[in-house]
Amino acid sequence: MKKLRRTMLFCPASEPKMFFNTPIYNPDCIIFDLEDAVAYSEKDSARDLLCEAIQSIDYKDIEIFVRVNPLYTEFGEIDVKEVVKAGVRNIRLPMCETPEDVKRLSLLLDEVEKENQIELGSVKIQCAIETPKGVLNALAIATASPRVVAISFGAEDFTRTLGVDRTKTAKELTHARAYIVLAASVANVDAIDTVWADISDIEGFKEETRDAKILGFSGKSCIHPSQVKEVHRIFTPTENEIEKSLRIIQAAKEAEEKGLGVITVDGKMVDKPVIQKAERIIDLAKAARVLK
Ligand SMILES: CC(=O)SCCNC(=O)CCNC(=O)[C@H](O)C(C)(C)COP(=O)(O)OP(=O)(O)OC[C@H]1O[C@@H](n2cnc3c(N)ncnc32)[C@H](O)[C@@H]1OP(=O)(O)O
Ligand SMILES: O=C([O-])CC(=O)C(=O)O
Ligand SMILES: [Mg+2]
Repeated sequence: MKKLRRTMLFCPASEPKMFFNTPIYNPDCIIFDLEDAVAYSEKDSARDLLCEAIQSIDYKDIEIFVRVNPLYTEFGEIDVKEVVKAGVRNIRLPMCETPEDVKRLSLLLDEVEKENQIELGSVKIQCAIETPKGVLNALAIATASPRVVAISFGAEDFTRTLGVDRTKTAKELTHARAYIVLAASVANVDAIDTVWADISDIEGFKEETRDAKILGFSGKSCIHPSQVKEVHRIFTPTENEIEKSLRIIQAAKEAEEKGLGVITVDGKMVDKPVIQKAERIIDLAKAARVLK
C-alpha cells in the first residue's frame, strides 16, 4: 500500500518537550531538525538529546526523518552517523543542489550501514531543494540514488538565494514548485511542499496547501500542530470523491464485461485515464484509512 506523506511536522531537536507532543497530532511523518531550528551553540547537545529520544519514545507507525546539517558544514557527517546509529532510517538533506550532494550522502550511508550491521541501502533520503541551482537540478537530484524517496521544496531559503521577498501570493514560487513536482513525477518519488511560517494565518496556509495539491505535491511540511489537520483534510479524498470513484470503477468493470470501450458516468466520458485516476483516489483513501 502507498506510504502516506501528506504531513511532515518539523520539531526542533533542541526542544525535548515537543518530542512528546509531536505524535499526539498524528502527522504522517515527523522531521526532527538539527539544522536551522537549532542554534549553533546547541548543535551537539541537540543531537545527543535526539538520539536518546529516538531510542526511548515509541512513535508507532509515524515515519521519522531527521534534517541533518548540510554535509559541507562541520556537523553534517556526525549528525548522519549518530542518528543512523540511534535507529533513524530517513534523512532529510537540506540545501541539496547537485546529484553529487546526494551521492556523497549515499556513500556515507553505505559506510555507516556497514559499520553498524544495518541492511545496505535501507536508509532513505529526502532531498530538500532550496536554491535556484537545486531547482534546475531537481530531476538529477531526484534520480541520483535509489535511496531517494522524496524531494521537498524550501521556500524560505529559495527566496533568500533568489533575492526576492516571499509573498502571500506565492507568485515568486510558481516556477520552482512546478519544476519540483514534474521532477518528482518523472523520478517516481514524493514531492513535499514548503513550510508556511505565519502560524496565525490559517486561511492563507489552507489556500497555499490547496494550490500545492492542485500542482501535484504529495504533501506539505508543517511547523505547527494546527497545520497538520488542515493538510490532512486537503490531501485526503472526500466522501464524494470516493463515492464517485467507486462508481466509475464499477461502471468500467461492467463495460469491460460487455465488451464496451468508452462509457459515460453522470453524463461525463469515462475512459482509461479517468479510470486510473479513480483507482488512485481509492488507493489514497485506503492508505488514509477513510475506506476499508
Ligand atoms: C524555514 C525552516 O527551516 S522551517 C523548519 C525549522 N523550524 C522548526 O522546526 C520550527 C517548528 N515549530 C516550532 O518550534 C514552534 O511551533 C514555534 C516556535 C514556531 C511556535 O511555538 P510556540 O510559540 O510554543 O507555539 P504554541 O504556543 O502555539 O504551541 C502550542 C503547543 O504546541 C506545541 N508545539 C508547537 N509547535 C510544535 C511542533 N512543531 N511540534 C510539536 N509540538 C509543537 C507547543 O510545545 C505547545 O505545547 P503545550 O501546549 O504543551 O505547551
Ligand atoms: O525545507 C523547508 O520546508 C523549510 C526550509 O528549510 C526553507 O524553507 O528554507
Ligand atoms: Mg531552509
